[in-house]
Amino acid sequence: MLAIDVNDLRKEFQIQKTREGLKGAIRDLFNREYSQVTAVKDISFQIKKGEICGYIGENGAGKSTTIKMLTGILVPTSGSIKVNGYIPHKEREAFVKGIGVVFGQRSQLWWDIGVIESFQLLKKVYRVSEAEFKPRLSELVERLQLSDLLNRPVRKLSLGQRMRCELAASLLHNPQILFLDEPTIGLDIVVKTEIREFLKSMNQRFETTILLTTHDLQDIEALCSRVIMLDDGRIIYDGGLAELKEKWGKGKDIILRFAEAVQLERLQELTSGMEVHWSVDDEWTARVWIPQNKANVSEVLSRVVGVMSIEDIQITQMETDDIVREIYQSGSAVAKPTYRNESDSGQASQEKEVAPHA
Ligand SMILES: Nc1ncnc2c1ncn2[C@@H]1O[C@H](COP(=O)(O)OP(=O)(O)OP(=O)(O)O)[C@@H](O)[C@H]1O
Repeated sequence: MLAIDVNDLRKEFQIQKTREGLKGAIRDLFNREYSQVTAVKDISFQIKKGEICGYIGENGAGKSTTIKMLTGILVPTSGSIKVNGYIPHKEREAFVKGIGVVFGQRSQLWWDIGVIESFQLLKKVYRVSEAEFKPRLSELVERLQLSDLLNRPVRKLSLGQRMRCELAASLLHNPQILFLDEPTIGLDIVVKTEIREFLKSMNQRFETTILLTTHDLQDIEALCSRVIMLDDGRIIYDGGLAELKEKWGKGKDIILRFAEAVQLERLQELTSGMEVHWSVDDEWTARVWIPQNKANVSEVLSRVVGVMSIEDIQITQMETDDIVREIYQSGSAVAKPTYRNESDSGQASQEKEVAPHA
């Protein structure tokens, strides 16, 4: 069964242009000018029940906008969405009972009241019976180590403590699908690891489907068997993490430390005609990325070694972070989309958002 079914999904934002100065402000009052940003451009993907899928992309790629449409917070411009069989923005009441949402940057808990009181309110919002609520809460309290936090107001919690409470809050009604938007942002490595372990076990025990946006590729490594990669509102990769590494991870990254100061242009000049990519870490250190089948390590080194004196050489295989960076830099796994004439700077959106459990 499909947990999430998205077809030709598109989201355009109308944004109001603001003209400069008093004259501009007055003109704006009478004659508003709008421009358009297309955040999500006709994307399609399907996610099966029980899958954990990473949804990644650079800033502004359209990840949050997609999650907001999938959770019914925003209405799509066109295309279709079915989540758990429901159309999120239309069948809200039935729909929200089956989903949990965590926005790392925004709290669903009430700031000034005790955590447990927020949980009680959410129990009412989701109409969870006492019989279901009690065991569920005690399990979440135990698994996420919340017992000391329950009576504290949310504003007094550290970020890591709050995030553990947010996760519990999103799971109180035992949703089949969990949407996580940057759940580990700003957390230290210990809390990140705890949260990853917790999500993995939830997924294994309850077959909870998880769609996760993150900039932390360790989250992806730890949790996701599949990744969907977005660039400028379009999907540029959808497949297994292993295949992504297989396809793109072939090549070598060499770090060279020179005995003298080095310049990027000089290195590029030495390897001119070769398909390699140089970058400079500091005055004495440079790195070169050599894609497989494009050049080989000894060829690149031989061009440099005879000319410059080198103190140290380190050769590494690509990690997931590097692979993703490489894909972004090269445009995409498929064709690079062309930018339409759209801009969003200094402009106010007309869009209204609905709270997930409103
Ligand atoms: N309410 C809005 N009104 C106007 N434009 C918006 C609105 N929300 C998002 N956008 C624009 O849509 C594009 C995609 O934004 P979105 O927040 O979905 O990206 P993202 O991939 O989540 O980025 P990040 O990693 O920075 O959170 C951006 O150009 C953004 O400025």
